[in-house]
Amino acid sequence: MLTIQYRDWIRDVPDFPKPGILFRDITPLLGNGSVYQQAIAELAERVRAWGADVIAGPEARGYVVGAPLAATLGLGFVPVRKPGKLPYTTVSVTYDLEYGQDRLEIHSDAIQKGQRVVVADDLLATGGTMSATIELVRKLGGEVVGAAFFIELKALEGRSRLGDIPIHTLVQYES
Ligand SMILES: O=P(O)(O)OC[C@H]1O[C@H](OP(=O)(O)OP(=O)(O)O)[C@H](O)[C@@H]1O
Ligand SMILES: Nc1ncnc2[nH]cnc12
Repeated sequence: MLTIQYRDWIRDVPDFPKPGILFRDITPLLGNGSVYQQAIAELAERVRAWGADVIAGPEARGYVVGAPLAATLGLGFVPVRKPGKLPYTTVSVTYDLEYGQDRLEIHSDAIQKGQRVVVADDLLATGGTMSATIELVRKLGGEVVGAAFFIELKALEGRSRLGDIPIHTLVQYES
């Protein structure tokens, strides 16, 4: 594999979606087939050792990491969605964001008791989205065995909200 500096494929957008937020935009990375492919392959190789049965990820950017990760590993993918989007019976939780508050839902039959679940998203900031995703998985009886991200914003200390769950990230920013 070529060494790719993933950071070169992430664009910084100041003051989006609110003044004071430095948005880490992954669309340049997603837009380049070989960079995207390698990012998923690298993350998949690290995640493989966790021996997951299924991958779960939150809407929307969690899908562009979680779904290809699941397909690469030959696993199913469970979508975690914003309210009112899932058609079957759901379980839900409310959570805080770096820039607001929201609610997430999962299908009540999406995970079987005792299944080993890896949770995936594009970015770990405050950890609010991922801790809500983890709470949903646990409500269904799943065991969260790891969390995978393209990006970690270390200053926001999202790791501390994930307890002792092992974490893999491709790119870490200090702030
Ligand atoms: O660690 P946190 O502070 O929770 O922030 C990280 C979350 O924020 C973003 O999603 P967003 O809610 O902006 O939704 P989107 O994926 O639909 O853009 C990002 O994709 C993560 O899911
Ligand atoms: N700074 C940031 N950049 C991109 N996505 C985010 N989600 C939460 N904080 C973010």
